[in-house]
Amino acid sequence: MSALSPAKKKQASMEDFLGSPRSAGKAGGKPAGPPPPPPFEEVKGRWVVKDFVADRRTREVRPFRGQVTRHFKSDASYEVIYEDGDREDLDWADLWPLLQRAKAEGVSGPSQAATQPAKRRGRPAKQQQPEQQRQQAAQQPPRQQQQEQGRAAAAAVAAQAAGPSSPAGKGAKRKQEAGAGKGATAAAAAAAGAGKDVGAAEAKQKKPRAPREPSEPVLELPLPEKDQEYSYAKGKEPWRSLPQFCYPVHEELDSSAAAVARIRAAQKIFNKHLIQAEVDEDERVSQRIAELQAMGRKGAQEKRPSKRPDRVAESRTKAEGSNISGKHVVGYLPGWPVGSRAYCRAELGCINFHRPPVAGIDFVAAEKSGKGVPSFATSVMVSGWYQDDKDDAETIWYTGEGGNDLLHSRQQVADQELKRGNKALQGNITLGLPVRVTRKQKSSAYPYGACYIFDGLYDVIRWRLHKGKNGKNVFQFQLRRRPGQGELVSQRVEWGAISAPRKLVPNNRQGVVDLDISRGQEARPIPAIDDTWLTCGDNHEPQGCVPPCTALEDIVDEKALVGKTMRGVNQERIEELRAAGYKPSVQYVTAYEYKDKVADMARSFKAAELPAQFRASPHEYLKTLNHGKLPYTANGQLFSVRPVVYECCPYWQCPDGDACPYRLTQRPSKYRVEVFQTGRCGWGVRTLDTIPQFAFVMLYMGEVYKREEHEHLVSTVEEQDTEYTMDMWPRPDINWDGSDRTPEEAAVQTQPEFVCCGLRKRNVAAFVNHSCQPNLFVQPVLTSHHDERCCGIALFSMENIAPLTELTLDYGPAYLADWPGGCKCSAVNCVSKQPAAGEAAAAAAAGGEQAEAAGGGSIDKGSGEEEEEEEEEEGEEENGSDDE
Ligand SMILES: C[S@@+](CC[C@H](N)C(=O)[O-])C[C@H]1O[C@@H](n2cnc3c(N)ncnc32)[C@H](O)[C@@H]1O
Repeated sequence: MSALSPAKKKQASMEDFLGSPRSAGKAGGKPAGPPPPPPFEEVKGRWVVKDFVADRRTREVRPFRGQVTRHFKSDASYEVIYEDGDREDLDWADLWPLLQRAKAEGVSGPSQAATQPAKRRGRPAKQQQPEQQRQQAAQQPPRQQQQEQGRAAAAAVAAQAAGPSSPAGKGAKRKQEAGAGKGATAAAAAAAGAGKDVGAAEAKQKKPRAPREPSEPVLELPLPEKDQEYSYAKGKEPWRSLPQFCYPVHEELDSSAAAVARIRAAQKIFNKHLIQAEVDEDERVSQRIAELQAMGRKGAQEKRPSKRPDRVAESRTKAEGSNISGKHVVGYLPGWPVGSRAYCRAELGCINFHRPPVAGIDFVAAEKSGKGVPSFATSVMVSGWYQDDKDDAETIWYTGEGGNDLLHSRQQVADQELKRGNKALQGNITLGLPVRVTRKQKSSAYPYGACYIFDGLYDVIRWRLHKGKNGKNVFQFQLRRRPGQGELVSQRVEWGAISAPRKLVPNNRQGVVDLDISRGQEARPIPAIDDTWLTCGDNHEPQGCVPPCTALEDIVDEKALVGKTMRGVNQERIEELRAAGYKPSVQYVTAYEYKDKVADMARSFKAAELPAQFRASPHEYLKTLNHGKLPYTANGQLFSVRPVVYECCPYWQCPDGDACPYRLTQRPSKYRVEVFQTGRCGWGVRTLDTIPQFAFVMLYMGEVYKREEHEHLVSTVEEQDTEYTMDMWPRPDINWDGSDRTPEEAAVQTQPEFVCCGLRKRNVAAFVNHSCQPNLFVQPVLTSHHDERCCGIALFSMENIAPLTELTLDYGPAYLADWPGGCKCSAVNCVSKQPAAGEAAAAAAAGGEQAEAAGGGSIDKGSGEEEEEEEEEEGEEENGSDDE
């Protein structure tokens, strides 16, 4: 097993040899200039490159012990035949580093074979004489025949394992016979073929391949006994002693910054495509309805949007190479800790976590798992659809795949067979390999109706053939969660629903210091919670800063309220905080006040005017203002960050009125938040709801000043603190297409004219802390006037955010420089955790290696070709999946 990720290693070694990046060769298809004669070594009359070559099918780097047999001039590719009989055409770009290495080692001399012209790729290694072919056919069973025999052998063992009286045993036995029969037929056909015109047979065979190893494994390990528990001591699992096993097993989570960033980047791009795909689908449907109506048909009733924009998003993500590609990952997916969530199956496919779009079991087929290694599963989805599943959280009786009428009754309507995923899960028992378990939670409150939560690694410890509730035979696998993986997140999944459970409603919780810091001024109360003392006990030092906008004195004075509406308020705690020196709060600004203030400042601006030609269709005008695109989807999501968003103006008499989807930030946000003690950076803000990517979360509010006035203000106040100030101008760092501006382009924008200051008056947004891996971003918006000098400041979500996650922004380097203790965010890539420049270079090199070793695949924009190949293979695996 290689410690390095094969694909990466290949790339690294090529760069070493070529002295120029691989991409240079790729850009033009091949390295410039005519290929020099290959300096192969002559061995027994054949030319051999005695070096390493990457096998693009398995993506492994392995010693090249084969022969270069042919040179295809048309595309300068080379046919190589490995020692084990595998055949491959290598591009010149792939062969070039090998030649360089060979040359360096003093091997020289042109290959006669390699200079022979050939008409097209994919020919057999050597033109065999008919007689030779006949002999070979008689001696060596053809591939199909081998497969049949292999299947028959596996079925025989399965039959043995299942017991002769069991239906699976019978089925397997039948299969064995059939397989043997087919095998015999194939052998007979081969023998018969020997006597026929071989030339004709050759002509028929479109793409003859060099003989390969049988695709079914030669089973070296006994199949697991039915109903017997298998557990292996750590370090003694059978897979470790199988030299053929060629997958790295991630038994520890790689939570390095690079790994986390790689996953997040892929997820974000997928979600961006998802939003666009939904809009495209809606548009397509409206157009179709219009067409149908024009034809006199009731289009509206006939056409519904497809429910699979997620699949579109997945293919778009893959098409642009932004997904995580590579081999199956066994064990933890690097950068995806227990408790991680996705809101679409396709999202899990894009990060190489669980690939099949439908099937509940993701597995490595026997052909790919290494010679002699049975197929095995990497990930299973517990969706609650199989009526025979029994989920006790830490242990699960997981029903295998097949025989379920998943699309209609969801009943088990047929017996299951020992094949595909079912066989693979048996392989896990044999090999002692864990599977990733993901539970699906359904709720209309989730952005796309469901949430997939990774609950950790489970060992497959037992299998049985079970008569299910419907009287059908089902394979069942007992999964046991590995210890030490923390809390089982999906048990707390009630938090994932949009309405928080009772225990999260403030007056049922401990640690509440204020029920509503906005004093009823917001559409939803904003509680303040200090529950650090629950976990830290006496060691917790109360923070010396002002609690969030809270008039603590009000609470204490408003004794009439305590015990009534404020039943849950921890009175003792409030006294304690007061004793610890909390100061009275600042004033809270409401959206209403804020808008008034902005309107005051904007009095000199003209209210947004709707040109006469757009009176009937204000949204067409909005499109032009927003550079040809409406600002939000019908679901209230931004397409991507923009310099500024023009919203539909409240004075425009828009036909949609207050419900207009393009007046998003003019209404209260849909998501509930609370202020809480972070224990690291004072108070912070967290969400109680699932927030989808690019959703409006809150406005940043405060007093609006002209910049010079504000400078004067901060110079006069005691606390010279600029941390609550936001510039009210369009984002200087973003282009209209969402791409980043270069620093030079950004510098063109001079100084902001207006700022929003939360020093004396603020809303909850002022408690949003900084993070080096933020989940919110600032989106300037224009609503009642269209003067870009004084934009409103809206905060939008950068990604899907799970309930109880802290909401954070990137304050920018200027702020970070001033903090005495440095940044205390917990992000894996936090600037405070970054090593000094010299160390950074070394760490980067090591990080690269780590990422390779992680084997979690790579976001590789240049890997389309390899990915395609992988996809094809996946396609083969998934065909016929009827699961979930
Ligand atoms: C806008 S306030 C955020 C609310 C603040 N935590 C509080 O308790 O009032 C910004 C201040 O919070 C603190 N802060 C925010 N993020 C931080 C971080 N990542 N590391 C250290 N301090 C942080 C700094 O003191 C900063 O000046």
